[in-house]
Amino acid sequence: MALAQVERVRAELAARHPGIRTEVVPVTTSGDRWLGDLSSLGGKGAFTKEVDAALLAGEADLAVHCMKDIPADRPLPAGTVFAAVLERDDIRDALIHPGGRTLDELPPGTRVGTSSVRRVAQLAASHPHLRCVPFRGNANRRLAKLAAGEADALVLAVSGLERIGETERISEILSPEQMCPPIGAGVLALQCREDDTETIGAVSALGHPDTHRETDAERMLLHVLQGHCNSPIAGYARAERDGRLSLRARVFSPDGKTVLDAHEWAGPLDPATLGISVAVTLLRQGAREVIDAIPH
Ligand SMILES: NCc1[nH]cc(CCC(=O)O)c1CC(=O)O
Repeated sequence: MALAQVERVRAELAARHPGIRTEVVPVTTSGDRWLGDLSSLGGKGAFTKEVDAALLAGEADLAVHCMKDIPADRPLPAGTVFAAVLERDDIRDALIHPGGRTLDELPPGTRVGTSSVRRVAQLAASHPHLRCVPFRGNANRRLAKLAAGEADALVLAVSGLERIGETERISEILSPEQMCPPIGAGVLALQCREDDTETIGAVSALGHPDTHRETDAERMLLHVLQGHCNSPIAGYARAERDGRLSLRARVFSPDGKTVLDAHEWAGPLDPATLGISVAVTLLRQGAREVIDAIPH
């Protein structure tokens, strides 16, 4: 998936700057290597830390990250900036069941492979008769484990499956109502050193302003909520064609028994203020207590 993402960026850069030469610097992150519980890795940024270090060391000039994997409860690493936020892909999750069943058709006890606290909590709320089994590793690896019978079904992001060319495995695309997406779903962020005006100038035209507004609202929400690795938080902003911006967000208890929900329109508010407002609404509903009660 990461390599497909880099190729998209290279193609978009080449289309805008015909003379440009780019070179891929592959970096393996601790999140890729460690297949156990992510919370035991200590700290956030398991999928971004090593890439940020390569950027700051000058081993690379441009980092391509899934926005979803960039911690939002703190500023970007000192000395780096977002140079562009690319146009959003599909934000939805998909069910993959080798027999082609939909979520509602899965019989009790079906093993759904996912380690995502967001997916586990929502399945516990909507389909308590299913059984989630821990499943880590990149999407290709998870598909291989499914084929090997380590689970009966999987939930994966549609955008990730598109990037690795595996959308024909999808048995059902889940609506955001059924499975609220994560903050930053389906968005690639390009990050540069803040003093590298040359690279920033070259890539900034790849940015998509509406996606940037959406992710600003979403990430501010997460910043205010101050979740941790085990807190099931979901939400997505939508910029309408007429310019209006809304943000829906949900906070769950791990067992899915508590579901806090908020949906607001920005009106005259800027995206970040919308994020604050929705976060405050969730805090008023008890989000702090729900988040802090989860072991982490
Ligand atoms: N942590 C893995 C990861 N990071 C981003 C995506 C999906 C693509 C995206 O939302 O950008 C995935 C895989 C998944 O959740 O199925």
